[in-house]
Formats: sequence, structure tokens, C-alpha cells
Amino acid sequence: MGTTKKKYPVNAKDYKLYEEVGEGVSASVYRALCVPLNEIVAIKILDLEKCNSDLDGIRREVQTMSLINHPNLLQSYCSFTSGHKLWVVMPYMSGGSCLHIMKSCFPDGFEEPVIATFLHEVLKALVYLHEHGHIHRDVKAGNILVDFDGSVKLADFGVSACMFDAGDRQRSRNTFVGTPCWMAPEVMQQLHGYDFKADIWSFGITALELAHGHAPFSKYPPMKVLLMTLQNAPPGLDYERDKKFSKSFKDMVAACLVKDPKKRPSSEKLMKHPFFKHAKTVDYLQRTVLDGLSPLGDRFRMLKAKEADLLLQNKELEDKEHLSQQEYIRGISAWNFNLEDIKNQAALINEDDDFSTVEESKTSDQQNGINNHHSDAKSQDNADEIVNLENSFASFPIQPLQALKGCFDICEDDGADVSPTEQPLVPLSLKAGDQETDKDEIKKLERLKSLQKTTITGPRKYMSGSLLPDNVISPKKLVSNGERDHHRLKFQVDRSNSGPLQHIPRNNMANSLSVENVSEGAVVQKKGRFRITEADLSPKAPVLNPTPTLGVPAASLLPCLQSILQHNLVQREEILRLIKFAEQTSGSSSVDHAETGNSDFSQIPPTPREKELQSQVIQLQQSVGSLVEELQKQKLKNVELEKKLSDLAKTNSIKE
Ligand SMILES: Nc1ncnc2c1ncn2[C@@H]1O[C@H](COP(=O)(O)OP(=O)(O)OP(=O)(O)O)[C@@H](O)[C@H]1O
Repeated sequence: MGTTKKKYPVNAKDYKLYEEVGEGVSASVYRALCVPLNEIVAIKILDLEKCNSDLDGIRREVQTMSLINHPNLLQSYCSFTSGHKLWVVMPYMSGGSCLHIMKSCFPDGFEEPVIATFLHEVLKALVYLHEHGHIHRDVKAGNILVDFDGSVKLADFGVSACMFDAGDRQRSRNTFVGTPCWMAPEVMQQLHGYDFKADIWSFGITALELAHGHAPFSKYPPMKVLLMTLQNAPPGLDYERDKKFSKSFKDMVAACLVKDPKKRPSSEKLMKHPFFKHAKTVDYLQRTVLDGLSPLGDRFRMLKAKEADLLLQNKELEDKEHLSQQEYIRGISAWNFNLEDIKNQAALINEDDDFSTVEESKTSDQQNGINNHHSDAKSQDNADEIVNLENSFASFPIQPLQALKGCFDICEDDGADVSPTEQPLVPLSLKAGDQETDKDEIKKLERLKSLQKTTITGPRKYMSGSLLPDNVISPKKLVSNGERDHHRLKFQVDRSNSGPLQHIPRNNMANSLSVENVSEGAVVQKKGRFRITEADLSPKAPVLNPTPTLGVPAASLLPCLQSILQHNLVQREEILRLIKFAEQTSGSSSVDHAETGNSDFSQIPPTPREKELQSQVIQLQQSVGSLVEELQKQKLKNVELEKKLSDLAKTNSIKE
């Protein structure tokens, strides 16, 4: 209070876009000039038409970014839509991300004091988030941004979530969210839900990433990462090359990477770990890391060129390793739920992989006394399991922009599409009251609304957003308000930008920012990479505030949400089935499997029972085949006899 906040314009015309400095799964980031304020900013531009997933994640990210208030968290100045694009204006972090810095200048990772300093800053951000009931869910080097003076900010709140009271927590954490290499085992398992300790796991993986220049298992396709994380011992700093690291560093990493989340320290406790005594002030980063770095735009261009080279060098785009590396260079480690990709990934995991698997999981295997060898068997059943997913991953019918129009305010003339290189169209402020939806859009939404009256019966979901600048509402407070049942969740499935699954906002942005809504509590949601989310189907679902403060009633989106929810449930079932299948199969052949250290679906041999059933099926198919053949023969004979009979009848009648 009392401090006059700078007012950033919500009109694309007021910004001058310069070079591209970053690219994510769903967005491109540009250095830009805010003309009226004469200030350099970063603008993240999302193409809502292309980004057919995760609209809810986008909305949440924008909302969370605008509300957080901590020096180690990237706050947004403002957001608005312009044509099909969403613009998010934020501080320009001229050093770029830790991942970009490593890829450009520190391919084998940083020195320990640098790592300690980076991690210390990130941990401060996590303590703040966790204290205020949020889980970040996507902690990784690609989301650690550095400014010219060495200051560090954790970015990317697309998957952040609010934590709920104990009653709902289990269900609310049954959500498949994050980026596979950094994802905690309990998040993958979806058995008992998860909490902020999932961030501690990701933090430990990030520590390894900063130490080695890449995250463990980063070369592998998502499905394999999932199984390796679940089946192998946790990764650590145990290689020969890790000898240079201190015992306290190894110990800190080991504390974070415990599979049982209960045994991991909280962020607050971790802060007291002796390792962080090695942390220095951020000007140390400025001297040791940033000094001499070329401008971010140039580095980004070089990385893109390197990526293009990789593509050229290897025309076999299906080569999962290359794909994986390219994704990694871009800071993308998406769960790509394009069915074809999954099939390819499953098919491509072969003997060669185990060479690197041995390398990555060497320590774990040594610890377990496991030999690495593998089976060549490829299970048709597994392929069938994957094929069965096909039906589940059907496209959703909703246009993302249309859906988002329920979240963001829309100006009268906001219909055109602005390319980042062109200059602005009319933007859409997040503030209510000064925009209108175009007439066609209103008609469509009215239609949806009337449809909704007859179709909506299920529970509804709330917006997330317990982070308030001045007055943060903690999960405890929410519970004590007796509003537990108002924090029921729904989860959705979405996918990376290549896929059909998309997110639809559940509510109106202005509503979500209103005091009532905040007091109603926060919501765990998901993000735009591969994540599978689960609906909380409580019949006591809360009453959504139907009063729109923007041009579009949020309730009009409910039919779409309903349909998405249905899809999500089916998809979740499928994923669970696959995971169970993998676990069962690995359980039933645990000896072989433990010995091989192999965690690949396609290499799991069929059980004896499966073999027996398969041979029975084959026998049945054969006997059906011969019966059909016999039937055909008999039919032919019949026809011939009939013909002979009629011929005889004819000759008889002639004679007569
Ligand atoms: N404020 C900023 N200043 C400078 N560079 C930035 C800024 N924000 C993002 N970047 C760069 O752009 C990249 C992509 O941004 P961001 O991670 O927000 O996009 P995204 O689509 O959410 O990515 P992903 O989903 O892969 O994490 C970052 O990794 C970083 O290198």
C-alpha cells in the first residue's frame, strides 16, 4: 500500500518487439521495449490457435504470475490478448535460463559454488510458494532465469497448484503433472496423491542437472523415463566424475531424491542444510557465469542453429534420441501424447538404449548389485495397449480462443491476428468492463449457454489463485473458513502442442481475481506439457459464481468442460491401466526384470499364462479358418448339385 505501481499498457501497439530470446512448448519470448515507459521488458507470446492444449494452464500461469510477490519469482506486469495471441509482459531477464547458459557455455554443468548459489535462490522461491500453499510442479534449469546482475527468478507457473486441506489433498494430488525427467515418482504413480514434496524431488533433479549439464535420463523418451524413475534407485552424485563435489552437496541431493516423499525434507528444512552455507551472493553469479556471455538473443539464435544442424545431420526424425536432445536444447521435455509418437517411442526402445541406460543408472544398479542385460522380447500386447489409447486421445471440439475469451477481456476490435513481427492489434486487458466480445462470438456463447442449461449436471471446478500480493490466504485458513467442500477439484488431461487435448478455462478471469473467488479457495490444475489430470467427482461440488464481470459468462463454457471432463476420465483410465499393466508385468517377472534393469514396455516378455492364452487363440483361429473353408466347399457342392438337378429336370420335361 502506498507504493505507486508502474502501469504497463495493455495494448500491443505500446510495445516494440525486438529479437526472440526464448521458446517453450507453447510460447515464444521476445525482448521488447515498452514505449510509454521507455523500459526493456520480456514478452511471452502464445498463439492460442496453435496452442490447442492447456488453456487452463495458461490462464493459471498468467494469474499466478500477476499475483506472486517475491524477489525470486518471476512476476508478470500485465497480460492481454491480441488477435489469436496472448501477450504476457514481464521483467526481461537478460541472462536467460540456466539451461540456456549451460547449453551455450557450460555443457558439463557448473562449479559447486555456482550451483549452491543458484539453488539457494530457487529454494527461497520454493519456501515462499510452499508457505503460501502452492506447489510449483515444474522446477528445472529451464525455468531458472538470471538477470544481468546475477539475480535469479523461478519462472513458469503453468503447472503450479494450490494445496488443499488434508481431506481433499489426496484426491487433488492425483494429478499427472510436470516434465518427466524432473517428475517425482509419486506424481507418476498417482496412487496416493502428492504434495509440495514433489517440488523437492524436482529440486534434487535440478541440482543434478546443474552439476552435469543435463538431467538424469534426459535422453530417453517419456515412457522410459517414467519406468526408470519408478523402478531404478534414485539418481545421485555417485559417478567418478562427481568426486569433485563436496559431501554436503551429495548429501543434500540424496536427501531430496528419496522415493518416499515423507522422508524428503520440506523446503524450509532444506534451507538449513549445510550445503547452502556454500551459497554466495548473486553478484558472484554475475562475475563467474554472466561475465563475458554474449547477448541472450545471440545465444538463443546459436542454439536454434545448433538444433537445426542436428535435424539436418539426422534425417531420421523418428530417432528418439535426437528428438529428445532437440527438445532438451529448447528446454522442452514435453510429454508428447501424440499417439504416433508413443508408438514410435515404444518401438524404438531397443538394445541400443541399454548402453546408455547402463550409464545413467549405473550407480543405482551398482548399489543394488544388479547386472545390466536385457531381453529382446517385444510384446505385441504392449503395442495393443498403446493402440487402445487411440480412441481416448480424440480431439476436443472447442476452439481455444473461444474458450479463452471466457477468461480474458476482449476489445471490440480484437479479432485480427498479430504476428510478433508485425505490430499490434487491439489488445485485451484483463480488467473487466472495457471490452466487448464480437457479435458472432456472443451468439455462439449464447448458444452454448442455452445448451448448458440442459446438459450440465456434474460438478464444477474453481479457479486457482490463493496467492495474493498483500494478504495471502493459506490452505489452513481456507479450511478454517469451513469451505473445504468448496475446493473440490476437477482435473483435465491435456497434452503438448502436437496433440489434440486442450484445456478450457473454467471460469472467468475477472471472477477469479475477485475477493470472493479467492476466498473460495485455490485449485490444483495442470499444465501444457503432457499431464494427465483427474477430476474430483464429488457430488458436493461447489457452486460456481455464475455472475460474469466480463463480456462472456463463464457458465457458458460449462458444456465444453463437461465434455472435456469425460475425455479426461477415459484417458486417465487408460494411463492408469497402462501403468498397472507395466507394474504387474514387471512384478510377475521381477527376477528377470530386476536383472535386466530393463524398464521398457516393448521388451517385457509375456507371462506363461499369456503365452498359453495366445496359443489357444491361435489354435481357435486356425480351426475357425478350416471350418470356414469346409463350409465354402460344401456350399460349392450344393450349388453344383442344384445345377445338376435343374438340368435333369429340364431334360425330363423336354422328353415328356
Ligand atoms: N522474462 C524472461 N526473460 C528472458 N528470457 C525469458 C523470460 N521468460 C522466458 N524466457 C526464455 O524463454 C524460454 C521459454 O519460456 P517459458 O518457459 O516461459 O515458455 P513455456 O512455453 O512455458 O516453456 P516450457 O513449457 O517449455 O517450460 C525460457 O526457457 C527462457 O529461456
